[in-house]
Amino acid sequence: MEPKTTWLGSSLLVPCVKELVAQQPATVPHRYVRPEVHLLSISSSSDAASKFQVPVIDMHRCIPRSPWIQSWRSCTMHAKTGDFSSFLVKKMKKEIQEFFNLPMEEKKKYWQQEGDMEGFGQAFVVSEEQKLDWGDMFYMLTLPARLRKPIYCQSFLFHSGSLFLSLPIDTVEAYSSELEKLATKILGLIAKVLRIDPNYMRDLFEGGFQAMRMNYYPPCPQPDLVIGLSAHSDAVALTILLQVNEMEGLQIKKDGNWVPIKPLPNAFIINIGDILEILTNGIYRSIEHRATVNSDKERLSIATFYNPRLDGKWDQPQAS
Ligand SMILES: O=C(O)CCC(=O)C(=O)O
Ligand SMILES: [Fe+2]
Repeated sequence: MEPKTTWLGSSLLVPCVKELVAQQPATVPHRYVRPEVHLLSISSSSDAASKFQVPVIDMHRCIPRSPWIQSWRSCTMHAKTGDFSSFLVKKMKKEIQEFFNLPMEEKKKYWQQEGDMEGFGQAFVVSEEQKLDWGDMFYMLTLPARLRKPIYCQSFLFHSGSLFLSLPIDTVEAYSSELEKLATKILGLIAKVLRIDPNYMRDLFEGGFQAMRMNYYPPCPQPDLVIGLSAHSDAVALTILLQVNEMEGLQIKKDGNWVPIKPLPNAFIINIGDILEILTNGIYRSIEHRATVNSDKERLSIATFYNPRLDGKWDQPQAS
């Protein structure tokens, strides 16, 4: 028999949570119930949460070696979008909202295939007993372009209808390429701070591997019993996260507690992932994070993951 290829993160098929919520359940089905996850949460109205600030990097003023780059090292940061087109971000947000609002019959066309992780569904579900997250996700590979599956990329083109015609280029493609530039800039700055020859970083990441995960967290009748996205660190170099409708929900693990991150307008969240922690020998630390949900309003986010090129090699660079 042919050996089966299974992608890391691939998943068993799971129900669509948005559909479940459409039936207006008063309580949450048992597969989603896990109140223990909230034990170490710090409420967003607490003093501790209001004092906690994520470093903010203004991309307009982004000059190498400045002290605030040093202070990023351990975690998540906000990057103000600088000259990143706010029109493009708005457009992307709209596309994603429309996409999750498609009727179920349409969404089914993009449902995950067994053993794959692209398409609609969830990630890392490996048994029928496993507890589930209160959210739907859509995952697709975006770079290098040869890895794109037309069925997923075109789904955005196809459904954005007349709106799309007003824009000469594919929104997702433009967004993907702008975020690649942003990631490259940040990685270049990190190389400078660490006094690594920028060519090492460039050679490793030029033509890098990029994927996007669109997360949709519907409102939940019992939000304190569920989690929108289980705790994890991203197994990538950098994640650029867009909080689409500026609802709170993202939390990071800080000194053993879960601290809420308030969305900042016109800013991305930049998460250090596991690969960057490895590349920098732990100087930049990957951040554990998760997403909570609420009873009032849906929440959407787009995580764009950036990785070295698939055939990239990293010979331990000497400090210059
Ligand atoms: O929705 C969020 O805020 C977090 C998303 C995330 O961590 C991910 O997709 O890896
Ligand atoms: Fe993540």
